[in-house]
Amino acid sequence: MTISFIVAIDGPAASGKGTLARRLASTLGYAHLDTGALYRAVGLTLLRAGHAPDDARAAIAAASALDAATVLPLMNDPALRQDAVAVAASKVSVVPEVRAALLDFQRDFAHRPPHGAKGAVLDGRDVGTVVCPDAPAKLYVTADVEVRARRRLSELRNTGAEAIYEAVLEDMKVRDARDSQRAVAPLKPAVDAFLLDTSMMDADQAFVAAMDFIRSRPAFPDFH
Ligand SMILES: Nc1ncnc2c1ncn2[C@@H]1O[C@H](COP(=O)(O)OP(=O)(O)OP(=O)(O)O)[C@@H](O)[C@H]1O
Ligand SMILES: Nc1ccn([C@@H]2O[C@H](COP(=O)(O)O)[C@@H](O)[C@H]2O)c(=O)n1
Repeated sequence: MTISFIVAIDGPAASGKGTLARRLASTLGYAHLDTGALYRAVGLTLLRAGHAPDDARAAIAAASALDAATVLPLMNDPALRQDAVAVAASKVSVVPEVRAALLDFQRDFAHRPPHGAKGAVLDGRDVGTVVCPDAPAKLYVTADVEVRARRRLSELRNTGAEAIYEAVLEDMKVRDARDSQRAVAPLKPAVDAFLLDTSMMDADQAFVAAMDFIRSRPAFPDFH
């Protein structure tokens, strides 16, 4: 059966979309896919094989080789969360063939979620615009770049990594620019996305606002 209960969440790095997506999925009983992890998996594969992250040929080969069997074990690899891997992911993601190679996996997950889940929540940069343009609930989660850099800084320090605010802020600005200025599937809100600026919200407030929006969508009859 093809599923149409799809929640598409996009937004820049450290806006809180992953935190929100996981909580929504768990509350709604939906499956969750962090689409950024797919691009990180391609970036990590390149780095581990000794390729430069901007080696487009190697990136296309790595993306084409990814399938559920190879990508799912990588999803829980802590190395996926490293900053160098985020930068590599951002570089491989500008290559149109890499994006094309990852598209079917994402669409299949959205429309046929695993374990018989009745719906799916996907978060990333182009879920509402390209991967699932017909999703009945789209959110664009954002926050001021300084707020996002502070969130990422405390996240990094909590893992024991040494991190400097100015460097994290600069990296985030560079990644935002690359993600939003690329030619294919740039980061931007879908025209019909609900804009959720979490600069002045904690994660609980963001969750309540997102649930209110989803409840307001006629395509989600369970919640009326
Ligand atoms: N509304 C919020 N207020 C404060 N902190 C938050 C909020 N939402 C998430 N966080 C924290 O900010 C950090 C980044 O959140 P999260 O990983 O959800 O962002 P993201 O948008 O998925 O980032 P990325 O795209 O880089 O994976 C985490 O440490 C998370 O606990
Ligand atoms: N749908 C997506 C998701 C991610 N990317 C790229 O991957 C990078 C890492 O993503 P995170 O969400 O894990 O931070 C991100 O900076 C994007 O370049 C993408 O292009 N499309």
